[in-house]
Amino acid sequence: MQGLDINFFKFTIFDVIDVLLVAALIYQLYNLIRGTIAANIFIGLAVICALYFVVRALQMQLLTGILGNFMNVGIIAIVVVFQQEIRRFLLLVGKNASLQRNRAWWQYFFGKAEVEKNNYARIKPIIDACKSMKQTRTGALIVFARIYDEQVYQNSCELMDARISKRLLESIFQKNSPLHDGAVIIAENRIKSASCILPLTEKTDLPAQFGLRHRAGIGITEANEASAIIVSEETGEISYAKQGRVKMNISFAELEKLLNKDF
Ligand SMILES: Nc1ncnc2c1ncn2[C@@H]1O[C@H](COP(=O)(O)OP(=O)(O)OP(=O)(O)O)[C@@H](O)[C@H]1O
Repeated sequence: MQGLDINFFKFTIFDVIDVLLVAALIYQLYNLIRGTIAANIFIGLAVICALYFVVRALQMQLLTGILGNFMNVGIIAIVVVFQQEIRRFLLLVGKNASLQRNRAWWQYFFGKAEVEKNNYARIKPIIDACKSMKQTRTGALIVFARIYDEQVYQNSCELMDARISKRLLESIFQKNSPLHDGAVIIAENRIKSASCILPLTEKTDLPAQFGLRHRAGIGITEANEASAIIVSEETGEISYAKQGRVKMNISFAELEKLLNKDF
């Protein structure tokens, strides 16, 4: 009987870097698909993959053969099954690279305080609109998409591409407006579209008062790089959703902090 192949355990620094990079990649991918059905498929594939490496190291020929064949077609299966997620991942990598570059340059030339001041000017109309909608009990759903993926947002939406302003946001969500039903999508510092029908979360542990607006706000952040402000028509409460989780009844100071980070 052959013993364990100890060459298997010989690591160089490059192997460590290799493993760390793969782990970071897998983590990013998992973040993108967390909360979606694709997450379960991903976990299933990861288990089979890990099992394959274990049986191969232990030289279990039969299982290695079966799982090996599965792995050979696995890469094609992954591309087919995760088509949408791979697309979003590549969009995110490209977008992040340019965003980081811009931020770094701005901070280098104008300093952190100036960047924060600029950011506040961007956020202010949104916060002012929320304050006013809270007072008038106007229901609203505003989504901040880090990447405006046309495949996700364009189908059900009314295209706008407008400058963000308090009065425009208020007009959109005003009850008599033809665009008030659905969500507004903000991306690249513009109101990209309005009246968007979003996917609803399937979570069962949400507060009883959460209806379709809250479910849509949470749903869009589960599978997309997005966050959402939900203004309740019933109570005027402001909630904030991100990565499928929701903070209820937040203050405007808190909202400002969250937007500063996410928008
Ligand atoms: N899939 C969807 N995507 C975007 N918006 C939606 C969606 N479904 C419903 N809405 C919006 O939610 C509104 C209905 O809200 P509903 O009363 O069910 O929600 P809620 O979470 O209880 O919020 P509220 O506290 O404001 O009543 C609709 O008029 C529409 O504007």
